[in-house]
Amino acid sequence: MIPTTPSGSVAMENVKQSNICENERSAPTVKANTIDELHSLQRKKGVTPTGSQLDLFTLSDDQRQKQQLQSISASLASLTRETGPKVVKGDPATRLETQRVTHVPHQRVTPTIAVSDSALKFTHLLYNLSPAELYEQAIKYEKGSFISSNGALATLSGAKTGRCPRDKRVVKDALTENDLWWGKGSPNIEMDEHSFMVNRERAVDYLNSLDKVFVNDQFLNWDPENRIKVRIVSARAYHSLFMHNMCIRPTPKELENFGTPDFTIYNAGQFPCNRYTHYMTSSTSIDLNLARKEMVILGTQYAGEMKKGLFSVMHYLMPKRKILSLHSGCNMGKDGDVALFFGLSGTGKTTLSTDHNRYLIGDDEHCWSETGVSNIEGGCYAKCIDLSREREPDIWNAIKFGTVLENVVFDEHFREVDYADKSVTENTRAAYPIEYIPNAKLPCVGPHPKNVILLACDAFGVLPPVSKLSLSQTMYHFISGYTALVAGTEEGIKEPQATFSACFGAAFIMLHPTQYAAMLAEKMQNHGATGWLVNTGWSGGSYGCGNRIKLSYTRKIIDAIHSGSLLNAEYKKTEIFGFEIPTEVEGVPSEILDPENTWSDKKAYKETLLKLAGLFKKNFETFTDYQIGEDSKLTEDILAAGPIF
Ligand SMILES: Nc1ncnc2c1ncn2[C@@H]1O[C@H](COP(=O)(O)OP(=O)(O)O)[C@@H](O)[C@H]1O
Ligand SMILES: C=C(OP(=O)(O)O)C(=O)O
Ligand SMILES: [Ca+2]
Ligand SMILES: [Mn+2]
Repeated sequence: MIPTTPSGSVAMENVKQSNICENERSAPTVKANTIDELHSLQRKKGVTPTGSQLDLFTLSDDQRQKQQLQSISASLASLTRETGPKVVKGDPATRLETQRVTHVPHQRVTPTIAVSDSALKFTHLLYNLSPAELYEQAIKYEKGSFISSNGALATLSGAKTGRCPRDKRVVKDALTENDLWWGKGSPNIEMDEHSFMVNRERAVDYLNSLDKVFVNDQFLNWDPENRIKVRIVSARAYHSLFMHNMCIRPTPKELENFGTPDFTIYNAGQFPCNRYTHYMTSSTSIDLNLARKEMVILGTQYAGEMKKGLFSVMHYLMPKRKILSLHSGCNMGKDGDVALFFGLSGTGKTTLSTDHNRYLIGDDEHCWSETGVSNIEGGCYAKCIDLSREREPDIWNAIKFGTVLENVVFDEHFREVDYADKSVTENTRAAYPIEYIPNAKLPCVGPHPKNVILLACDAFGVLPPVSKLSLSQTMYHFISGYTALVAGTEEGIKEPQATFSACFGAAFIMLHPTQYAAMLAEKMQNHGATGWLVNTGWSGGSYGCGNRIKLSYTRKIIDAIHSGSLLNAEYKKTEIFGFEIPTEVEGVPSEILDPENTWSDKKAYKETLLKLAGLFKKNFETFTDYQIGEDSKLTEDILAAGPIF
């Protein structure tokens, strides 16, 4: 009988003695005596993330590690109980004896002090895991996670496949009562501190009830002087990978010295809020507490909620430092000319800022300071519906290993994504690190913008494909924030729906729109930037009759803006809106430049134009009471820059 090792495998010596072919005999043998040892050889000890390999710690690192664990324990601590769970780093499935337990007694003053059962359990921290590790976590533990044939991680966001602006609440307290924009038109739905704490406790208890939580420590804003440290505590590898891609990724050195975050998100999205909690109107609540520097997410797993939630925070923090936060894409030409692309969702910020001939600074969230522009994020979040390699090659190629693909449909066997399939949602998305775009500008900063492009997807088909704007027209349209999308996928609905969203981002602004508008006007004036309105929507009739303007034409228009050739073109003025429209743009059929030409029914065109002008006027009524800037001059100019009929 051949002796075996305790694990049952054939012992090495005996294999050597057995009669096997020469090749195999001379083949190198592994330097391991057991399968476990072999597996431990497979994973080379790395340098990041801090703390996932605890046996790596040198003594001097020990103290810092302990502090970091304490900081995370404090993040997870319940405020009403003396003790939270014991916190340990690493995956519970591969827990090593050497992994240490930190039990941090809670230090803040609390209403009731009691030990809870959660104090007796472990919560494992999966701290700044790498994409590969997060893939494994997602595939092993999260239903609906798959590797698609392009290498991206396909995930499902659950019942919610878009943001829930009606469930976004902000704590109204002494600090925010006067600072923030409240009331009609404002995105800030109020809640009180107590209800926030109820939801916070709910989220923290939920997270602490789990075996493991994901913690991301990352940065926002590429401007080193105004960088914000954020911590995201979440329950899903999908959320952790999403934020890994979307926020700025710290280097190992930066992570070592991370310290205490400036802002923390508790994402307990799988767990609902309690409808009996005051202010709650559904099972979803996204709660922002500026004083506590915390956000709590309950009842939605849509990852975009975290990204846009932090954007709201920046819309509060940055203006305080005299920095303008912008819901815009941003790119830069070879000569350093920077363009901003403002627009509501679906108008083309991501698509048009991702331009093979220009450097990408960012696709969605920026700051404009005294020194120039900086991206807030470290990644892009592109729509994937009907994505094609031909039309959007850079986005197509960015969908690869590391990218999160949300809610897409793929073929069961080959895992090939069908970008035309809307079975889960029309809002399918890809989140990838910005360096996945070959001509990304790293670090993502640039000089002062030369062109400010306002994008509107006008489903009425009456806005010209491009108009040159005066400064007051730019401000009028910036404050209006117009787009019109088709009503939806429901049959029979032919009428486009106009949306007005102040500063092209009413869902994210925290102060009154006129405050951002005044800053934009001042910056554009100081730096001599030109404003443009580009209609990426319908031409030749409203939705149902006309067609969406070809992306290739829009790109030609944008090229002409960047090159400066459009600035010096020949212009004529339109009636009602008073837009300056060019008579020619290279590569674009001249007849489409004036929308009136493209409508066969001229009467219908005029009626639709007047209808839209009326909607603009009505929307602007809310703003007529506010002064913009130092004196009333700008305010008067802006009011006069709207449609006249
Ligand atoms: N003429 C056009 N200009 C810009 N985008 C267009 C145009 N025609 C179709 N599209 C499509 O519209 C969508 C624009 O969305 P996106 O760039 O993600 O907008 P945003 O980033 O502003 O939310 C993309 O799916 C793009 O392919
Ligand atoms: C993520 C979003 O951005 P956008 O649609 O502008 O790309 C969003 O609005 O939820
Ligand atoms: Ca957006
Ligand atoms: Mn976008």
